[in-house]
Amino acid sequence: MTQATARAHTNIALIKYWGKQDEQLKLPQNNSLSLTLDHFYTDTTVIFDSSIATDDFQLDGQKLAPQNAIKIQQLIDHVRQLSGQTAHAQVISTNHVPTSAGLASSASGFAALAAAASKAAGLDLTQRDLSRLARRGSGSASRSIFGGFAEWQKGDSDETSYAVPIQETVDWEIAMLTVVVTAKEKKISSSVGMKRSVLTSPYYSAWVANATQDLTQIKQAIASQNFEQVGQISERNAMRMHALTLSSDPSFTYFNADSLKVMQAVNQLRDAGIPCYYTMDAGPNVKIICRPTDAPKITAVLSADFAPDQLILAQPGPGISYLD
Ligand SMILES: O=C(O)C[C@@](O)(CF)CCOP(=O)(O)OP(=O)(O)O
Repeated sequence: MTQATARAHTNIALIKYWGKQDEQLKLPQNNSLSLTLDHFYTDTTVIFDSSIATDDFQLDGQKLAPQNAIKIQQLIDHVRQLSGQTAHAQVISTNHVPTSAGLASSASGFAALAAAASKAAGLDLTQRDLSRLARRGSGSASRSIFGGFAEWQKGDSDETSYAVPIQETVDWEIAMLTVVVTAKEKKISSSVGMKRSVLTSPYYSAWVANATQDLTQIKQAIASQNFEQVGQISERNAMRMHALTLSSDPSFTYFNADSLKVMQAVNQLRDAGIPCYYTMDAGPNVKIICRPTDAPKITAVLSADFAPDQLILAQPGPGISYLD
């Protein structure tokens, strides 16, 4: 019996991944860039044990039904193929996200799984190969191997599509205040949503061209620690991603009334001289990019409409680590 435990933190994309060039290998259409956060993480233990009769997957204390574990099964099978390990696996994952958060991220989950499974199987993967393996679970998981700012280079094959660190130790003032407007599961998953956008939005090719420019600009802004530039580019890029959902056929959006309320509040705060910007992913929760020192003022304004446990401040977080 061999086992390993890994911890991976979730990441929020500032330049979004929204569309694949290859569904099966999860190769994206454009490079993306994210910030790994300290507050939300997943701990995963993988045990390869020849005495167990089948693979067994548990998430937050609940046994996962096979139909909900297809991607986990595929990743474990791939690790067995890579390592020659033949024993069945027990996977025990715990998402450390605020209970009501609805932020249980596939990014931290599949990054932790890739790290724990490969180590338990006796593989000693480079960070690049770990990122490639995590990408097979969920594209955004490829970025959670690294702390701070990371860029997922799209590549054009399994071997060339992986994340690289841009600035693993972020020693300048940037934070993310997540406004949890709901913890309900989203109806349209990011996988399904992005596929519809690629196939039906008339703006998709413009998205790829613009996101590529955004990425070049944001890397310069990060290098010069230009907070306002990072915020402006992130907000612009996120809204262009959500324009793809609205312009898909049939149209769909992840915004709800509370999302728009938060976005309005951010605009008012900015007009009042507080530099803050919003980004959103495949759900209605809003992430506000702000300076840590401004978070109390922003929280005070939002507390008129949201309870304290819906307002979660996170700072830049670390990359993958092993707990045993
Ligand atoms: O994180 C980002 O770049 C932007 C998003 O979060 C949505 F806004 C996409 C995440 O997609 P993911 O769940 O990784 O899709 P998969 O590869 O189909 O599993």
